[in-house]
Amino acid sequence: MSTYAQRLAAATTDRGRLCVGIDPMASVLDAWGLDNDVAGLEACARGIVEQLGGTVAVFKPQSAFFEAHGSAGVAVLERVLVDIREAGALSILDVKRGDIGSSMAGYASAFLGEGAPLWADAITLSPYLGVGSLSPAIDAAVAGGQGLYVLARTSNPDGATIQLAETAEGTVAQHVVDTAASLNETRDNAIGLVVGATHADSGCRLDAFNGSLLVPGIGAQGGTVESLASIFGQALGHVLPTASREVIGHGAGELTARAGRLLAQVAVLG
Ligand SMILES: O=C(O)c1cc(=O)[nH]c(=O)n1[C@@H]1O[C@H](COP(=O)(O)O)[C@@H](O)[C@H]1O
Repeated sequence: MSTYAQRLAAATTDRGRLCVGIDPMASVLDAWGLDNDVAGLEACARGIVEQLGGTVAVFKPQSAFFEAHGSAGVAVLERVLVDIREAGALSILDVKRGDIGSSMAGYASAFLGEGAPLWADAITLSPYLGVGSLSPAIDAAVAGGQGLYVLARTSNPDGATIQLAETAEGTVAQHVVDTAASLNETRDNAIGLVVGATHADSGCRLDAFNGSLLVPGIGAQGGTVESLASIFGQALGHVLPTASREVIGHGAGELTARAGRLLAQVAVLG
């Protein structure tokens, strides 16, 4: 069985280091000339994978915009995750779950382990009930060859109050970074971190981090691919930039050109 880190390395070497976010919100559907209903959701989300599934390494469906349509929307999400797999790309399901251990085990069975109804190559997690509370998901991900992305320093301006709060050992975000790095030593580097591209200084020491860094905030939130080298320094090699509205928010006709432009920019990073 391959690990997530191995599949990610193979996919990004082959196709370039870009993750396209699938956030089929009302404004995106509107730009595509689609109604904000389940049929529109399906046409947009599956259309993105149909057009880009053979060239982009990773897709990140945002669960919120599927859940917004109830069970029919979640059924579309299940289908999209299968489409991504069949296209030979990787999926990061953006669900940002985090709860006490017993509930975390429930979430793990939804997303992690072969046969999970919403199986994805990786999922996003929130550590604010304590990194230790994520153990059931970490164990399930490692056992299933899947990955996790734990929020460290998010792209939104409100995150700083909590994430940069000082503890006896440094900031909360640094605690998340260091704990994930230490867990990774015996867990196939399955644990990645989310660090936004919107802060000139992330406030985190990432040089020794050994997993993948999912970097949102490019495009619609003001971050740029050009700024990644100065934000991430020596950790740049671990960065997986992700953009959603920048790529998918301007209609189906713009998709390929916009993804191609970002891929070309990312390629310059080396
Ligand atoms: O985990 C994420 O992907 C995430 C973390 C973060 O700090 N900021 C952030 O924007 N995201 C997600 O990344 C996507 C950003 O979308 P765009 O701003 O359209 O590229 C959304 O689905 C957000 O939920």
